[in-house]
Amino acid sequence: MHDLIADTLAAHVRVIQRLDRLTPQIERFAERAWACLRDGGRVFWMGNGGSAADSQHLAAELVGRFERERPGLASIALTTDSSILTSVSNDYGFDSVFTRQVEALCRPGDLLVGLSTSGNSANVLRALERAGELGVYRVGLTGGTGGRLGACCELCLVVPDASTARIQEAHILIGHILCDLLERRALAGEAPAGELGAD
Ligand SMILES: O=C(CO)[C@@H](O)[C@H](O)[C@H](O)[C@H](O)COP(=O)(O)O
Ligand SMILES: [Zn+2]
Repeated sequence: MHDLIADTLAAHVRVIQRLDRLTPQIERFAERAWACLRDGGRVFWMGNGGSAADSQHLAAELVGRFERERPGLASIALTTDSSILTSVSNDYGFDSVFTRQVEALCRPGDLLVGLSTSGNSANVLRALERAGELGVYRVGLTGGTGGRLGACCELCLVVPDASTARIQEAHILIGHILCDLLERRALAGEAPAGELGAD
C-alpha cells in the first residue's frame, strides 16, 4: 500500500510539472475570460462526474471569492440544477442536458468552458457546437489525446497524461490559476461591466 501511495503521488507531481508547457494557453484563457467579464459577459462551466464538481467549484470561486475580497464575477455552472438536469435528460435525452441550457442562457460575448478528461462526452461536445453557433467563446479542458474536444473549441488545454484522475487534478489547478489571475485583474481597477454603476 505504501508503494501504491508513493506511485500515485509521484505520478501527480510529474503531471503538474509538465503543466508549464500550457502557460501560454492558461494566459490566453485568463485574457479571454477577463475580457468577457469586463464587458458584461458570463463564464459558464460544464462537465460530467468529477468535472461537474470542478465546474461548480470554479463558478463558486468566481461568484464568491478565491483568496481576496473583490466584487463577485459572473459565472454559472450548468451542472447544478437537479430539476433542469432531470427534466431535460428525461424529455430530450442526456446528450442535450447542457445544450438546452446553452440555448436558454448563453449570449454572444459569453464564455463556455467544457471539461472532459476523454474529450469525447457527447453532452459536452454537442453543447460546445451549439455555443459556437451562438457566438460564445469556447474553452476546452481535456487530457491525453484530447479526443474530439479540440475541434469544438477556440482554445483547448490538453493535460499531457492519460489518467482521468491525474487530468482532473491538473484541471482544478488550472482553474485555480485562472481564478487567481481574474481576481488580480478585478482588483487592479478595471471593473467588470456589472460593477461600473448606473451611468
Ligand atoms: O471523477 C471521475 C473519475 O475520477 C468520474 O466521475 C468521471 O468524471 C466520470 O466517469 C465522467 O463521466 C468522465 O467523463 P469525461 O471526463 O470523459 O468527459
Ligand atoms: Zn474523480
